[in-house]
Amino acid sequence: MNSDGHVIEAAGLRRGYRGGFEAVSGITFSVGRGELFALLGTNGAGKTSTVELLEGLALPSAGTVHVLGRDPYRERAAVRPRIGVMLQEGGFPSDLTAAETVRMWAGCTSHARPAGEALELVGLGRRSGVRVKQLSGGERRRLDLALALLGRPEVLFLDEPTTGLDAEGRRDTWQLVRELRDAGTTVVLTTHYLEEAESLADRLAIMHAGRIVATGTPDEVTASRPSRIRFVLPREVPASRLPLTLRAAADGQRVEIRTRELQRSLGELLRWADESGVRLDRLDARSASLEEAFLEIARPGTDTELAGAL
Ligand SMILES: Nc1ncnc2c1ncn2[C@@H]1O[C@H](COP(=O)(O)OP(=O)(O)OP(=O)(O)O)[C@@H](O)[C@H]1O
Repeated sequence: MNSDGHVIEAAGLRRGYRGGFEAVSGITFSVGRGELFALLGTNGAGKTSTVELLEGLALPSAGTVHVLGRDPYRERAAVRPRIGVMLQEGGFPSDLTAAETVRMWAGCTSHARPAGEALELVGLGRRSGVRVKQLSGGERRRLDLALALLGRPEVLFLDEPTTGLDAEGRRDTWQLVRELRDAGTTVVLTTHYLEEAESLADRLAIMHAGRIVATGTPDEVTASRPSRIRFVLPREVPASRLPLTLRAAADGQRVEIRTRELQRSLGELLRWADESGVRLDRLDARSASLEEAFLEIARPGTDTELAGAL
């Protein structure tokens, strides 16, 4: 860890693949101790390519990365025992039971938790004697997580940890991840579930085409997006009668107002409607969500300049 308390520091990170394609195009970010940092992005945005650099599985083509103050690739022997990695595909021998799988991994892990404890942590205590091939997809994800937690890691990398889990399994995993974070574990999470990032992350970064295009707390990322008010005007009231300050995009009688001051705009609209005796049908006012911020970035044709305005 450096003197600023950052457990992970990436600066100007690039990763090119053979053939010249650059999947990570110069990204800079840091993660503090005990922080839960989520990396979001469209398919192919470069999340896995980035996380592999942090895990020391590959060398960047440019830039630097430090995990716990060291180079995770060149100083792998020092870094590896202190990190836990949950990959997208575990790939276990399918004839071993869950407990045998954990014990096999424990043999390669320093200061490993007892197998039973690791399985209990992820809610697989009662499934310890079941062969991996007989576990459900969601149970296999939990086994992946048990292996990542085996060495009591200081930094935990979770690559789409809840894919394939049902709603209850997802909530249980979120609770466990929160408990680990509260106990001081630094967590880097990649996910496709915006709700997961919104609910878990202290800070997040949205990647698009190899770059970070928005970063901050979930509130900061969404606060920069406008809120929306929608309603339908009665047939006899044209949208041109709306006050000028409510710059409205109208499609016939359907009106959508985008505003950065939801309370003020809504107040003004309601006063106008009241004074003019106009009934606003299907009135709906909502703050921007992380999903909206994300969709704006992911929309085809969006370039990083637009997204960079987030
Ligand atoms: N070994 C490789 N050789 C060449 N290109 C690759 C290689 N691995 C990944 N890529 C490309 O790099 C880009 C980023 O891939 P990456 O897996 O990092 O994205 P991601 O954000 O994790 O995507 P997803 O959400 O789909 O998992 C993609 O266009 C992918 O096709």
